[in-house]
Amino acid sequence: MPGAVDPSSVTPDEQVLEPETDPQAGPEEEELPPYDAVLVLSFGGPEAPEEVLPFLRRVTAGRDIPDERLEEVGEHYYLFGGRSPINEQTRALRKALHDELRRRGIATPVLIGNRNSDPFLVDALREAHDQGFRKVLVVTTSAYSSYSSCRQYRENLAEALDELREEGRELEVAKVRQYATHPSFARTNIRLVTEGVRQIGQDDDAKLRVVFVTHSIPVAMDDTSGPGDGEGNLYWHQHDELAHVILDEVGITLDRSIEGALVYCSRSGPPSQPWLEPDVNDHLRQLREQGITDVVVAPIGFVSDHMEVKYDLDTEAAQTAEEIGLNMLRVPTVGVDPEFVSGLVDLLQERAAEERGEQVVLQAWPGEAMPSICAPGCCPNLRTALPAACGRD
Ligand SMILES: CC1=C(CCC(=O)O)c2cc3nc(cc4[nH]c(cc5[nH]c(cc1n2)c(C)c5CCC(=O)O)c(CCC(=O)O)c4C)C(CCC(=O)O)=C3C
Ligand SMILES: [Fe+2]
Repeated sequence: MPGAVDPSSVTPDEQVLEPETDPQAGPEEEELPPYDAVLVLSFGGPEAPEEVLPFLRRVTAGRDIPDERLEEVGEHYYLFGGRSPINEQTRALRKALHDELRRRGIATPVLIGNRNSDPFLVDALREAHDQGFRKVLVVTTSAYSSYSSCRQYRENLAEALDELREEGRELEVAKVRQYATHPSFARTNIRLVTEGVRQIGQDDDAKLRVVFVTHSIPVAMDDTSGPGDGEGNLYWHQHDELAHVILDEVGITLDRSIEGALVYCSRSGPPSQPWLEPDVNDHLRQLREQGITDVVVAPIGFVSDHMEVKYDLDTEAAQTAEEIGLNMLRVPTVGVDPEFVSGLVDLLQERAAEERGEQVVLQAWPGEAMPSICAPGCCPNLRTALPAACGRD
């Protein structure tokens, strides 16, 4: 498969900044001015059983997630030997971005910083500063707009920059816009879902459904997602629009008329707090009762096959499907798909051009391009007002 990266070939050591003296680079070698490094900012995850609880405590620090829920989530990780696939996938993405930048003659280094596991964001930025970098361009492993999927990453950036400033290390960071509405994200998902529908081999449209899945969030968080002057519900809206475009395009390509729905996984929080519904398992049961026999499950809410996908879909939802006699095929996430990776590098170049004051046309489909610099108060933290980087507030 062209462009596919074997994650096992990417060692953690690659986090160490390579001196960018590529013997193959020609005299036309370029950089990404004004940025001197790119940083992939990821959620992070445990890689050994003893890392599971510290990871979960870090993720839930200051939130009222009961110990019961932590133990339950811990079990999901122990089922996989205490190891989430996420860091391996982040390393594969780092390598893919690095390679695509090199292919375009750009020698800018690509680093990893995680929110909840080693290499931690603050340490990655400190190392970047110590290597002489002062302007870092960030791309997160999260495509959509909401507090959990955007502002929380920006808060973590602001906190890390503050900590470094106190150490006398001044750094500037910028972030590429949320890319749920970037055409490469849509096109990659369209191709993957089309392939899934082809593969499942159910020719009767009435017996087949596409089930689009994303991470549930509290209804209150969705209600306030998006720029403060907007109508809210941008998290839901971005998914809904993408799901519709995917169904339309699959229909056109395969000359069929297939229906689908947007559903959710990984709900947490107290039962009294409303979260986005329906849950994927409830939805599968409902479909079976309606006479559906085959489902193509498309995790459009996630960019790699991490724990939410491996446990909530490949383990739990797959078990539900089996119990009720529903044939289920799970579509891959965009991962290191060359079309997706190429789109991310377009976004890096777009952000740099924008910063240089060049005229840039922000490609968007479906829907509108999110701004590179977030609006004041967008996607608010519902509990406390913390400083956030890369925004106007
Ligand atoms: C929107 C969204 C994304 C998608 C965007 C993005 O990718 O950022 C996402 C991704 C992820 N969420 C992850 C893990 C967890 N999320 C939790 C908790 C929560 N997520 C929330 C939302 C999201 N989460 C929310 C509103 C909560 C509750 C409140 C809170 O605590 O903020 C908890 C605590 C325990 C629990 O209650 O489940 C854990 C362990 C991992 C790592 C997976 C791995 O290890 O492979 C990943 C990629
Ligand atoms: Fe989460």
